Amino acid sequence: MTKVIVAGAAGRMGQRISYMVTRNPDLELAAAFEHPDNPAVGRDVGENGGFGTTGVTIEPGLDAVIDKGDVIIDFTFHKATMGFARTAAEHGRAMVIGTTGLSAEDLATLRELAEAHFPCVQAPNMAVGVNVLFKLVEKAASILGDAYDVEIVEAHHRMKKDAPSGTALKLGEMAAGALGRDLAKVGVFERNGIIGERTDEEIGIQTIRAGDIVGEHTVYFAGAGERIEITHRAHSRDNFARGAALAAAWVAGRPNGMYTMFDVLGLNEF
Ligand SMILES: NC(=O)C1=CN([C@@H]2O[C@H](COP(=O)(O)OP(=O)(O)OC[C@H]3O[C@@H](n4cnc5c(N)ncnc54)[C@H](OP(=O)(O)O)[C@@H]3O)[C@@H](O)[C@H]2O)C=CC1
Ligand SMILES: O=C(O)C1=N[C@H](C(=O)O)C[C@H](O)C1
Repeated sequence: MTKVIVAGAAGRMGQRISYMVTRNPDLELAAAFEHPDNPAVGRDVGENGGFGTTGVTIEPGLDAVIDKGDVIIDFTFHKATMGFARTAAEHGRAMVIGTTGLSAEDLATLRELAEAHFPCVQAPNMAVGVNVLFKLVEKAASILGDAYDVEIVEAHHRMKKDAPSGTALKLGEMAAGALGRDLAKVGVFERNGIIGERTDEEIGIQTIRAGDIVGEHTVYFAGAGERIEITHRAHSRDNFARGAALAAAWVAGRPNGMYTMFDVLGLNEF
């Protein structure tokens, strides 16, 4: 049985991940923690999340609970995540990281830490459907080639702090990779004013923030006289949370290094 520590356990995702860990027969919810100033500190994680008494109290910070578990599941904020990764490295704990907004430098540091000290599953979206969407977009881009314009639109709730979503960036990277382009060079993240005609190689990524939208992503492949739109809509946060629990059960005991949900779900061969 793998013992799980849930970071940010009072957050939107932290609550649902804590619940999914209690539902997974391979996992034990060993500990939960929050930012020390969070009002949920000291409360039972299940009572706080509305899924019953668990006997696990939300503690003030990772140091208070690091000895209690094997795997840390982190869906918090990019600055916090990097601190948790350093603590995981010191103590040799596995990690599952769903937090988005990590910079290229953060990701390089994370890779160095993981390769030396712990196994880590990191993915901007842990829902099965979105990981299949990544593969579909890669395949569609490689079949359609340069004759079709690629545009991505994502929509999320008004509380989301980073833009565009980590998922939209990954979709852009999958399409760019299949077309032999570099998203860092061809990504267009805003259009306003007299911007001139669209270039052939650009990949547009546009953001909507409104209300309580859980998460929606559409990729357009638009050519002369026709277009394909491929959409994923999340109906609740439970698919992300279930994926995170699956990843925690999968990563425990793996060799040190970085893994993705393609590894967890067996999608690398597709
Ligand atoms: N990979 C995936 O499948 C998915 C990824 N995400 C990503 O997960 C992240 C969290 O999203 P969401 O749950 O909506 O955000 P929330 O803001 O609801 O939750 C984040 C939680 O982390 C806590 N936190 C922040 N800093 C620390 C810290 N230093 N120590 C302990 N706890 C901390 C926050 O506490 P406080 O409020 O006190 O700061 C908050 O409770 C985002 O980056 C989002 O993009 C979301 C859904 C799916
Ligand atoms: O913040 C969210 O809510 C979500 N964030 C992830 C992202 O940035 O891609 C995944 C999901 O769409 C929900």
